[in-house]
Amino acid sequence: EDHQATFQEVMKEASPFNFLLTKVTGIPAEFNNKLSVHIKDILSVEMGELVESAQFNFMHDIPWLMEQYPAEHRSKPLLIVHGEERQGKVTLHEGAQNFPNITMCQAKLDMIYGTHHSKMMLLLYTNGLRVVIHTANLIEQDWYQKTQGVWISPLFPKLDKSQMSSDGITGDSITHFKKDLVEYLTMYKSFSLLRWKQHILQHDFTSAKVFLVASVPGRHTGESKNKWGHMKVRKVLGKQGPQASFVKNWSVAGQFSSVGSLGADQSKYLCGEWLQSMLSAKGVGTLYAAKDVTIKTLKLIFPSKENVRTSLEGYPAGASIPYNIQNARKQQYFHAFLHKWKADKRGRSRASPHIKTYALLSPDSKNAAWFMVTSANMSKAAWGTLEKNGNQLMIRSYEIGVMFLPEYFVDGGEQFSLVEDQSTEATPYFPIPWDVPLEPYTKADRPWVWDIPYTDKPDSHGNAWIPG
Ligand SMILES: O=C(O)c1ccc(Nc2c(-c3ccccc3O)nc3cnccn23)cc1C(=O)O
Repeated sequence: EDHQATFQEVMKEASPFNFLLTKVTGIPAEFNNKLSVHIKDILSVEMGELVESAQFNFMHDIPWLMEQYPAEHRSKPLLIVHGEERQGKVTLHEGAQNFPNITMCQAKLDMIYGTHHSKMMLLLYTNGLRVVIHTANLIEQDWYQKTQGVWISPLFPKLDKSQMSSDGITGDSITHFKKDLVEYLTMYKSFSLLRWKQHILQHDFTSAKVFLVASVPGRHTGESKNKWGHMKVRKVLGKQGPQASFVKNWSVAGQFSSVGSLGADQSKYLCGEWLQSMLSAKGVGTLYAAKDVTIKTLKLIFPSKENVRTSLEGYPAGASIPYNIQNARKQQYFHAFLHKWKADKRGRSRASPHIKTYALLSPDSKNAAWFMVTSANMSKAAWGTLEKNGNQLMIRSYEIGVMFLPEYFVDGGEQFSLVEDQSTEATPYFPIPWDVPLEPYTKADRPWVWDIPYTDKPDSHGNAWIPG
């Protein structure tokens, strides 16, 4: 349909998962009318009359961001939560100096090489509070021609005083989303976030059906070891995930836009630690012996050089896919698991992916036992790495995402259908961004690497790529 869907229509269609993609300039209108939003839609007065907001991100172009708020909201208090230090911090503050309503919060980065990667909006309205967890930087190019993911919470109404309790958390959901979000904010140890913690405590989150999956920098031990990163995933799936017998031969799909150093061979981190968490399930562990893992069990989606070259942005899309040649050379085994970026169903095969998503897929890829959208790329910094004989989880960066489990959306639900016309009441359709079945790299395909030149074939704008 070519008519411009109103935001209310989009949100109605998005229910109950509320998982949308950002609008893309240059693709047919129908693909921007279906489960798609622009930042101006998220900040529009249709969402509610704003009182104040907080914008957690890695990159903030503050003058551009202010333009995305409707005029009547541009004077409302805005908290910018970032990880900039030194010159980056100076530049960021310069961008904010003309806006008296802006307060800055610098997230402490105690672990070297860590980043404040979390992308989240907290929106306090006169009639409630909304949480938006997404994957886009607050810069124009991230909302122009890329594939980005956005989870928009239901409107959480204010608790009335009688429902408030002095200790503990009232108004939480069975997924403990409110408690986990409060704990995440507490880890910043920031006065300006104390205020937002209060706002959250005063609202009713019982309608939150997703699990929070977040990372905070540090060396987490004891109970905290399972609160963050891939160990949170292991805990949630082990307790509330699919029955191990049901997902015996299912595969983990991982889709991301950057890759860290994963170690000399797959059995150490990728398949030995990270995959073991993603394959966790209820009942007898579905843990695979790391050395036996093949592309049958682990399907990774990462843009190929051709994906980037032929994308709407051309090679410059690669400036947001920072996979370096030094790491690529050291982990050739990783390339054996790779699949192309392909999203014909959503009209986004040429909209370079900056979204990060993970799922457990049935052998025929027609169903999923869970789905996750997050800021976390395929890196130890983001998901954490076990130390001290598995007693400590070391994480370098802040990350945040949400996980969807079928039984929290449909009573007794065991799986989502990924094929719209094969969905049923018991197996609802989940709008994943990429096409299934996945398409493996050909022998000729290479993963995109951002710090080497490409002069053999021009990109969609006729240009070569010659990095700095
Ligand atoms: O989401 C993503 O895929 C993503 C991945 C990596 C990333 N890091 C990053 C950094 C950097 C700075 C300081 C310490 C570590 C760093 O990695 N410098 C750049 C420059 N250009 C693009 C990315 N850069 C940022 C994002 C993101 O867009 O948030």
